[in-house]
Amino acid sequence: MTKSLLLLPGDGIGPEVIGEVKRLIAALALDIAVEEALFGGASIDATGLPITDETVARALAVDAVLMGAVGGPKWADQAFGKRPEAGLLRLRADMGVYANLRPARCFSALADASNLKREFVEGLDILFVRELVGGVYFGTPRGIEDIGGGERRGINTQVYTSSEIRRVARTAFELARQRSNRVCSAEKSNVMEAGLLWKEEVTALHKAEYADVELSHMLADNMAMQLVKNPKQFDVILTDNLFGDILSDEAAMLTGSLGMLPSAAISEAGKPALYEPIHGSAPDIAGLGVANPCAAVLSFAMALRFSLGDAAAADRVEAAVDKALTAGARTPDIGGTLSTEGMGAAIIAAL
Ligand SMILES: NC(=O)C1=CN([C@@H]2O[C@H](COP(=O)(O)OP(=O)(O)OC[C@H]3O[C@@H](n4cnc5c(N)ncnc54)[C@H](O)[C@@H]3O)[C@@H](O)[C@H]2O)C=CC1
Ligand SMILES: CC(C)CC(=O)C(=O)O
Ligand SMILES: [Mg+2]
Repeated sequence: MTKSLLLLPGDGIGPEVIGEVKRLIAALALDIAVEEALFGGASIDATGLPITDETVARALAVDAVLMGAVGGPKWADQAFGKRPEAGLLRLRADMGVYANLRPARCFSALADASNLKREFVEGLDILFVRELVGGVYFGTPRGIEDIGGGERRGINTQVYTSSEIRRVARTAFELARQRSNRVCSAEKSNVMEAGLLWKEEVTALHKAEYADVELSHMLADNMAMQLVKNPKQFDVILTDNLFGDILSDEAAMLTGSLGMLPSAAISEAGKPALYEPIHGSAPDIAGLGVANPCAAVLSFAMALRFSLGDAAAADRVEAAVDKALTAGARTPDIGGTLSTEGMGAAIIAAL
């Protein structure tokens, strides 16, 4: 049966990088039903909402959703619930995609594009498993309140339940078994109750069902440092929503650029998954036609493999990115002069 893909280009460089995915889909002549909807600021401008009920319903009805990015200065003064980013949080929550897989792999052609020396990043292959629908981005109470005397208080709540921790930890252990069989779990169990619960639940699940997997724990601040000191010590990194967001952006620079890192957000088998480059809408370069489309293209490859039933096409796309980079194709963020379209064309030429 023909598989279906919903594209949500979004804002800023989102439509630019998703444009290269569209060209790629046409070049591959894939048997996929592709549809598209407004998302983020583009949806606010058209409907007043960062995502409509109709778009959420469409996302739940397809096999895979691929988004570009949302947000930008134009919508930064909106109330929190009405911002583009709130649309993304709602989409993730409504799709229930609790496990966000963010592979940080360094293509050998890019080992010199990282700020770290080649020996530290060449062959790097880390898989972040980030909890995506809980934690401080979703916890209540939240808000900004007047507390008198000209003072205000900003509140966000870090909250996790045992089952929320266990289900994402299970994903990390299962994926580790298909790789180097090592999981390092990051939290702040020294100062946060939610971090202590995280560590206890991960440890208990490991003991009960995954004793064959090597498990270690690391405080998240130390991990931020270790990722720069000796990044190749890590295989699978399991962490919560906030720390995963920050640490994966850090790891992106080990691979050369934020424009290189794809992601897949998944839940149970058979349910639609959400694919997205890990970068944002990059207002500083939006409209210039220089954004790196590799993260979006590699996210599409993950969609082909995990949701669209075409692992062969996924292999082809990933090999084409590798080949294009090896031949010297580069956008400015990785030391070249190609435009977004030029990079997309180089990938298509390498198919
Ligand atoms: N998933 C999403 O839709 C996300 C949205 N955002 C939103 O994006 C907006 C901008 O946030 P920033 O903090 O600036 O983060 P950002 O990820 O958009 O950009 C950070 C830096 O990386 C560069 N960069 C990002 N992607 C790139 C690419 N593909 N090629 C070349 N360079 C790239 C940008 O030019 C910028 O200098 C905000 O409104 C933020 O909330 C941020 C992160 C994720
Ligand atoms: C809701 C997003 C804007 C947060 C983020 O930066 C991310 O998920 O990578
Ligand atoms: Mg982020």
